This record gives sequence, C-alpha cells and structure tokens, in this order.
Amino acid sequence: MREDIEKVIVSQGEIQEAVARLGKEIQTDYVGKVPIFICILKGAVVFMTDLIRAYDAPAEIEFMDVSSYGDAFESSGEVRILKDLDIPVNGRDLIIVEDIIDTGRTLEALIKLLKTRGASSIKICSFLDKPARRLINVHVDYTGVLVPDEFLVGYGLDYKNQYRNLPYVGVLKPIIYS
Ligand SMILES: O=P(O)(O)OC[C@H]1O[C@H](OP(=O)(O)OP(=O)(O)O)[C@H](O)[C@@H]1O
Ligand code: HPA
Ligand SMILES: [Mg+2]
Repeated sequence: MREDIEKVIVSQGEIQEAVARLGKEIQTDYVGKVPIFICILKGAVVFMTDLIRAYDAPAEIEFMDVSSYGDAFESSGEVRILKDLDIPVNGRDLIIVEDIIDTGRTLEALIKLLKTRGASSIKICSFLDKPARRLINVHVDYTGVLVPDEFLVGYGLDYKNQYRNLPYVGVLKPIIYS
C-alpha cells in the first residue's frame, strides 16, 4: 500500500467481484440489444475498461467528459461539458458508466441532456455510491459498492488529478491535503 493511503475501503479482490457481478447483471438485462456504454471521463475510465470486459455480449463504447469538481473536494454546483459524444444516440440504449455518485449533480445534468437526444433508454451504472452526500435523488440502476462519507482515491478517483492508477479504493492520509 502506498504511504499516502490511510486505509483501503475497497480491495482489489472486492473490485473484481463487484465488476464481475455488474457485468453479468447488465448482460442479463440487455439480451438481444446492443447498448452503448458511456464512460464519464476521467474518473470512470478504469472501471469502464474492466466493466466492458465483464460484459460478454455485443456493445459499443463512447466517452464524455462532464466536470463538476475541478481540483477541489467540493462540488461546484456547475456541470460543464468538456467532451461530447461522437455519435447520435436517438433510439439507442444507453448505460452511463460512473466511478462514483456523490451529490448526484453530474448525473442529473447528464440524464437531462441525453433524454433530449431521444435515447430509447438510459440506465446508470456506478462503481461506487456515497449516499450520505446525495443532494439530488437520482436512481442508480447498477451499483458496485456503497461507501462511507470519506474522500476516496484510487481505481479512477483522484485528488488533484493523482492517485487514479491505484488498483484499490482508499482514503488519503489527512497530511496530504491539510
Ligand atoms: O455526484 P457528484 O457530486 O456530481 O460527483 C460525482 C462526479 O464527480 C467526479 O468527477 P469529477 O467532476 O471530479 O471529474 P473526474 O471524473 O475527471 O475526476 C466523479 O468522477 C463523478 O463524475
Ligand atoms: O470521494 C471522492 N473522491 C474523488 N473524487 C470524488 N468525486 C466525488 N466524490 C469523490
Ligand atoms: Mg474527480
């Protein structure tokens, strides 16, 4: 474990289990369809690459960058679209792939936008869910792991754009950000 990490919240083994379960669950729900997995950059990229390989059926992948946080701990309340989808999604089945749902602001904005583009269905798959921080009640269809109200890093989650490459999810030592 890296010296900046105080404790591990989701281990590599638990990640593998959760991803395998989610892949199978989603696969069962999309038989005969070709869903588009939409990865929300950058946080979801690590989970996305594991999830799409745990989904053993035809699918497409797309990327979007929607940011509400910047380099700080707290949500700014604004959601900016930094990179849009490359293709039209009218009539398509979409699965939004997130690393974590916190306040729910990012997702709320995204769902609103994708609905206006005529998707035939929109579901949410988030690796982590931090319900204690929720400000907006968004329905999460597929959840990996429920996590406590702590600032987490690893498996895609960052502090000042670092730590995304940790293969587990952990809590930073307070000395790092104080
Ligand atoms: O539920 P919310 O309060 O909206 O927070 C969750 C969002 O915040 C983080 O992204 P961030 O905007 O920090 O960008 P990043 O993925 O590039 O780190 C995270 O990856 C989610 O997308
Ligand atoms: O706990 C978190 N860590 C990193 N980024 C985040 N974005 C929302 N919650 C978090
Ligand atoms: Mg972030």
